[in-house]
Amino acid sequence: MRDVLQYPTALTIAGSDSGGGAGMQADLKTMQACRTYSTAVVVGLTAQNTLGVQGAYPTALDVIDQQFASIFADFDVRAAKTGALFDRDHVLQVVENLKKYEVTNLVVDPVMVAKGGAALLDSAGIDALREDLLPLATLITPNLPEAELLAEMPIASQDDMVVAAHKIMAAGAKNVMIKGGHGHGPVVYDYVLLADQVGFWLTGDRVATTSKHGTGDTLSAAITAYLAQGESLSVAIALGHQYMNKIIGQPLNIGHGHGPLNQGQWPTTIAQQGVNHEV
Ligand SMILES: Nc1ncnc2c1ncn2[C@@H]1O[C@H](COP(=O)(O)OP(=O)(O)OP(=O)(O)O)[C@@H](O)[C@H]1O
Ligand SMILES: Cc1ncc(CO)c(N)n1
Repeated sequence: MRDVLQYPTALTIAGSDSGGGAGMQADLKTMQACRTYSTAVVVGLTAQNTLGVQGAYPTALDVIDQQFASIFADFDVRAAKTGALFDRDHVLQVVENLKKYEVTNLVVDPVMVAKGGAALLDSAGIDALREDLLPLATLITPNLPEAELLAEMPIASQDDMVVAAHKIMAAGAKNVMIKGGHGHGPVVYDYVLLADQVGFWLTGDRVATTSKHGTGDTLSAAITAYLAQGESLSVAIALGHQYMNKIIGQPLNIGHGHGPLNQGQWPTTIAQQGVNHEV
């Protein structure tokens, strides 16, 4: 008899962060920690560290197609997420492939700007994301500045977050989670609005830390991992949020700027990973 871990397969469609803390690197580490195997479509490369983004180089469009073809020829992808998509052409190329391979359980993290202020999606790309990608998403997870752009309104209060979530839903999103990390005060409020119009708040103590590089990537990757495992959307969101709350207070002391998280601290024992016994 041997122990076999049964991991479902997910997919991250995102940009590479050479600094290892955000983007695809954060996604892969998170998926692994959350007991899910992840394949990866690299939409672009960034030369990046904890201080900022020094260069961004989108992948050739036909290479996007090739990566999707290789993945879907072999893997049973149960859930997927998108991260940095750079520009309109890359958004549309990804959309075409998502449709072609009938990808379900799609989490769209509408990454627009890196922590240091560098753009990771241009303005035509934002329009394409809203018009063409948003309708395919099971869940969209904007942070406060991204939600302001998608809802076309300023957000200065929790009431505004609720209104913005409804506006983003009216724009075509099935389910919306607005993250409150960019807000102020001792508590971080994330607002979730589900397709059936049920809305709820997820809260956590605001941790005073500069190690927040890749928090949004990490949260959306955790939710995607739990969707791949067959959890319902509301349970996947709750588990992803629980995971974030756990790891944000225990970062790694690495780099000279916005440091990385330590995605690998959950679950801590093999017993928690649900070992299946096979003869
Ligand atoms: N200081 C903090 N303390 C506790 N939780 C936080 C803090 N900052 C963010 N979070 C949590 O982290 C998750 C990501 O939120 P955030 O608003 O930082 O995303 P983001 O801006 O998209 O991240 P990034 O751009 O770095 O990828 C949310 O669940 C949020 O509640
Ligand atoms: C490649 C990449 N994707 C996403 C983010 C946002 O965290 C980043 N900084 N870099």
